[in-house]
Amino acid sequence: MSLSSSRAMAGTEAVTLESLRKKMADFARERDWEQFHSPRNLLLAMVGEVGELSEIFQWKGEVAKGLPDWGEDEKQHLGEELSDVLLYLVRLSDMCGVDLGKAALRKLDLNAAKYPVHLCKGSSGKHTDNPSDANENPKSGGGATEGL
Ligand SMILES: Nc1ccn([C@H]2C[C@H](O)[C@@H](COP(=O)(O)OP(=O)(O)OP(=O)(O)O)O2)c(=O)n1
Repeated sequence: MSLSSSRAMAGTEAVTLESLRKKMADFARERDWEQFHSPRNLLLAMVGEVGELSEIFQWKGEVAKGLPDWGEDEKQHLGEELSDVLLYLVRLSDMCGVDLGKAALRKLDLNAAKYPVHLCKGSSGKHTDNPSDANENPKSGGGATEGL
């Protein structure tokens, strides 16, 4: 048995976006489901799964981080719905020709530039509330530093 397949069986295989992308591609090809995995179908499927994910939290009110009061079954169900959203997102990105990992890293950089720590620390305001964005949103009162 190869090292990678024994790792996979032991559940210690590194999970990367690329490994998920490949597994979803295999999953679709083996079932002749590529015909159904159009961008629009995948987007709608993903939104449906977001709905299923939301149902888990529906009517519960705010829940503590780490979900200390949830049972194992509930947490497992949550993991399944989170995974459905992720898997459809990965497949959608692939079918749109977007390198999701690269795009996400670039977006993180954009976010960091838009929300500089010195302006945003401890504040959850939109970037348009930042003093440096005043020209974009001249009527906005306050700022990211408001309340500090
Ligand atoms: N045409 C399809 C159908 C399913 N899947 C995969 C991706 C999701 O991870 C999962 C979704 O399966 P279901 O549509 O059966 O949804 P659930 O697993 O949420 O089941 P249910 O809706 O019965 O709760 O299967 C897929 O790739 N392409």
